[in-house]
Amino acid sequence: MNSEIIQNLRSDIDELDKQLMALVEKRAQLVLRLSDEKKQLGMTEYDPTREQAIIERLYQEFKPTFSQSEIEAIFKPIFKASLRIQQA
Ligand SMILES: C=C(O[C@@H]1C=C(C(=O)O)C=C[C@H]1O)C(=O)O
Repeated sequence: MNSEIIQNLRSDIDELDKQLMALVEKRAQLVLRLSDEKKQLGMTEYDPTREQAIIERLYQEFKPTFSQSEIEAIFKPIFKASLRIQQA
């Protein structure tokens, strides 16, 4: 039945969303560890060159599916949240 398919697909999407957030959280923990190392070396937390390189690399890998501006729209808030956590 169609509504059952919709329910199952939504359930799969909900599970993937949860996994995505768990990965974003795991990423933030790595950024936090990196931030500690950077502080010890006297490096600044914000590194726009590195952020741009990440977006460019992901764009090269996923460009059949996502535009560069879509990848930016996904990742810039992740970078911003990472910096907030670093500065907390
Ligand atoms: C993690 C770093 O620090 C900051 C956070 C980044 C991120 O979330 O990927 C990237 C660059 C920096 O603004 C880094 O320098 O690699």
